[in-house]
Amino acid sequence: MAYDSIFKADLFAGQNIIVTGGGSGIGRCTAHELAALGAHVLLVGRKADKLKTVAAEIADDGGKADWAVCDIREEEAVVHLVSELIRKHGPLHGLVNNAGGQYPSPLASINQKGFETVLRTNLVGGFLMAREVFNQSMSKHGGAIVNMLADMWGGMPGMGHSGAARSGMDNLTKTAAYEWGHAGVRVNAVAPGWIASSGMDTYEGAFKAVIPTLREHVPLKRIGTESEVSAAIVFLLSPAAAFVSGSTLRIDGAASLGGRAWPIHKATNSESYNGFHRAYIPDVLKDKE
Ligand SMILES: CCCCCCC/C=C/C(=O)SCCNC(=O)CCNC(=O)[C@H](O)C(C)(C)COP(=O)(O)OP(=O)(O)OC[C@H]1O[C@@H](n2cnc3c(N)ncnc32)[C@H](O)[C@@H]1OP(=O)(O)O
Ligand SMILES: NC(=O)C1=CN([C@@H]2O[C@H](COP(=O)(O)OP(=O)(O)OC[C@H]3O[C@@H](n4cnc5c(N)ncnc54)[C@H](OP(=O)(O)O)[C@@H]3O)[C@@H](O)[C@H]2O)C=CC1
Repeated sequence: MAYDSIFKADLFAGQNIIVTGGGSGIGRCTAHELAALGAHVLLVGRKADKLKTVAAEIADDGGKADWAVCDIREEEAVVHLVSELIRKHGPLHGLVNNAGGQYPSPLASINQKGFETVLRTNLVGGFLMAREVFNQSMSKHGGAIVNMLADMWGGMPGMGHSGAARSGMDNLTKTAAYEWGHAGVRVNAVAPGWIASSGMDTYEGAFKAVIPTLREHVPLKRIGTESEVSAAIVFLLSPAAAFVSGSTLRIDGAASLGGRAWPIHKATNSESYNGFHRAYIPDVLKDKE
């Protein structure tokens, strides 16, 4: 009997899939992948020009994409966005909760506004999007959600606000998978490590300085690509992952396994990495090095 693989060009045909942050980086790459596999991609972000450009790129490639502006941190805006997308395009089958970001800073220097901005961007916004997509559409016919985390489990100097938000999103992923499984809704997450992306290019200071040396600290000896993250997102949305829910998939070249080995890195590895580490730890610890 011939083997019938599920990986076909029309894998997502007939599906409406939202990609937040679809105007750049990993979101843009994921939108292209999904459209190439037959999805009707709905791009969401704050900047219309970026979204419009990606929708046009997808159309040029023969794919189907529409876009809508929304700040995912604003509850009313998210409720309205989701109801408008359903009114215009019909039921929602997938959500890639990718929008996010942060600014590197030692914890001691983060003020309340900055902390809340990063939490609202990476946790509250993702919650609002998932809740509305579930309540307004997926609760009736099932679907799949993929949340974007970041590989900061061991704690990460300079990323305290973001790490707190991503850990919250990790837990929310599991609870949503539990609560929404009865409706045929799967909820998973991806946790990328160091990925060369347009977002990474925006960083300054010690974080920027360390980027060229990062590969030394990844067991696979390189940083990842946007398409390597997109591939994992596509897998989690697809029928190949039909029995996968409540999982977080790390895409980091095994970098997170080095968490406990940072003192060894410090003793043996590059000056720039040590400089980065020192830039984000309190002075009191520097004295004890
Ligand atoms: C081994 C594995 C390791 C894993 C590593 C993972 C590494 C992760 C990499 C990435 O995620 S890269 C791609 C993500 N993209 C970005 O981060 C984009 C750049 N960041 C931003 O645009 C912002 O930080 C934001 C929070 C995502 C968006 O901010 P928004 O535009 O809404 O806020 P603002 O109005 O600019 O600021 C509000 C408030 O927030 C504080 N703040 C924001 N930026 C800074 C900053 N650069 N420095 C200090 N404080 C900042 C500040 O309190 C702002 O208030 P005001 O001062 O403006 O009143
Ligand atoms: N690159 C990396 O190494 C890693 C990245 N990540 C995460 O992956 C995701 C994608 O990052 P990447 O592609 O690298 O970076 P980008 O900065 O290119 O992408 C972030 C996207 O999020 C959108 N966005 C940010 N805030 C909001 C908001 N409040 N409402 C709606 N959209 C918003 C931005 O669109 P707009 O400007 O239109 O608002 C932008 O398109 C982020 O969550 C990032 O933190 C995680 C681990 C590692």
